[in-house]
Amino acid sequence: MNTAETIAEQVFGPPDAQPDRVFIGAPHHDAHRPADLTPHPDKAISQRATILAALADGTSRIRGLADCHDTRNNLRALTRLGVAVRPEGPATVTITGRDVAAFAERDVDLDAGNSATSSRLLLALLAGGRGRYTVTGNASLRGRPMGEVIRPLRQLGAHLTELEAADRLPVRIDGVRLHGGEVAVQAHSAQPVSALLYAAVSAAGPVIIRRRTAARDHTERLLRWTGVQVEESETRLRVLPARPRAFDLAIPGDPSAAAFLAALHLAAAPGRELALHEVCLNPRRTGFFAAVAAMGAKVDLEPRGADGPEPVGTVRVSRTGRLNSTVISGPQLIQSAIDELPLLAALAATADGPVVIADAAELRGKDTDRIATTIDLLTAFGVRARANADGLKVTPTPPQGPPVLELPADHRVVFAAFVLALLAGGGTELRGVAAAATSNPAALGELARFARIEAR
Ligand SMILES: O=C(O)C1=C[C@@H](OP(=O)(O)O)[C@@H](O)[C@H](O)C1
Ligand SMILES: C=C(OP(=O)(O)O)C(=O)O
Repeated sequence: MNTAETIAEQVFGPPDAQPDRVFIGAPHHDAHRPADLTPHPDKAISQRATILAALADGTSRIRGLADCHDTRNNLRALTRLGVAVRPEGPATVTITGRDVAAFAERDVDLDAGNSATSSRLLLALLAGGRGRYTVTGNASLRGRPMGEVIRPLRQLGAHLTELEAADRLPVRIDGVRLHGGEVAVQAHSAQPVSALLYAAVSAAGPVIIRRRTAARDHTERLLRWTGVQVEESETRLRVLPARPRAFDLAIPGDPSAAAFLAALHLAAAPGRELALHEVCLNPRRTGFFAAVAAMGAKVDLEPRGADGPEPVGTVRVSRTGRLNSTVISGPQLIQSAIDELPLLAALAATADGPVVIADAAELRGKDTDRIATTIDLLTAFGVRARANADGLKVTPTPPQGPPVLELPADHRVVFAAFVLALLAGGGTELRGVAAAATSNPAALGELARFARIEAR
């Protein structure tokens, strides 16, 4: 029997035992570093596809799901809602959808763990259900803003009650059929828009969502691909409620995980090329590659076709000289590199002049205040960095690692720490690296392809 407690283990096996403390030693010689890699599967698409399948008309199959804490929690949540999730080989599931009105009608408490994406999508999906649900998360997630999802959902008729503080989890949902209408999202973020799209499919009439920035559009693509009409312009989406068709989807490689590998490569190997295969090339996710190209790296994106609604292909990266000074700004570029900004700040340490990241105030509302934690990280490596109101400025300084460094509980900052440790030539014990498993438990093994590492 698939209970919520065991479903993730049935799909992925037990979580790999991850060391939390690791000593980063000397980088490997050029010839011993990889020339080809395939990054971990995409977390954002894994989460969206499993939630979409839970709603779809029929049984969907999703292959190659991202095995990480966030998707494990997502599968648990769906199982608790009475959705039939069945393991079908490694990281592959079938999910039999049901009308949202037929989701568990008894009280169900859902814990999204660390994932704002899961919590926001589930809030919106269940707002249009018929049961009574509570959505919560870990301490970090309970501190993150939910108002951009709660406010427009209320405008569509949702009955939501914040149980502790305004605009924060935990939130109780008393499901009701949502009416159609027009709502606006003020943040540049993709998540409220995606969340509202899940609410729209079961609403009583068309839903129009006004937005500020065309950020990642995985949900829009998945909905259209499964037969739901979504009209889109730069600032507006219009959805006609309809039940999505069941689907068969292979999850493409995560551009964020590809960016991590590319950052390790750029930190380590002048001249040589690294090819990253089967990467999602959605242009709203590839801002890291645009930014390092603007800094003088050689980057080629080679599409090979599509996995379902997403373009997929190979990314080739190399560099011949130092990276250039640059300004990384503008809502569109920032959104398409939002999770890679700490990696870019780490690479900036060896640029030939200052690197400024602007228009990125939303970094303050991530797993940690990523402007503050990225600056603390750079400072710990002796790199000059200071915060601006909406970003940061890095003044290149050769990184020098401290003997021991305690990292914040934030996977994106852990990945940036790996890059800095490599740039520093090793010699640092990093503590708190297990947080990598939020999105990519393979990251430590990937780092070991570039430098000697020892669990402590
Ligand atoms: O929609 C998503 O799947 C995500 C959107 C981004 O958040 P914002 O939309 O809040 O910028 C990103 O930081 C997060 O990792 C995943
Ligand atoms: C912030 C992230 O995800 P979420 O917002 O889903 O917690 C992330 O993966 O960096």
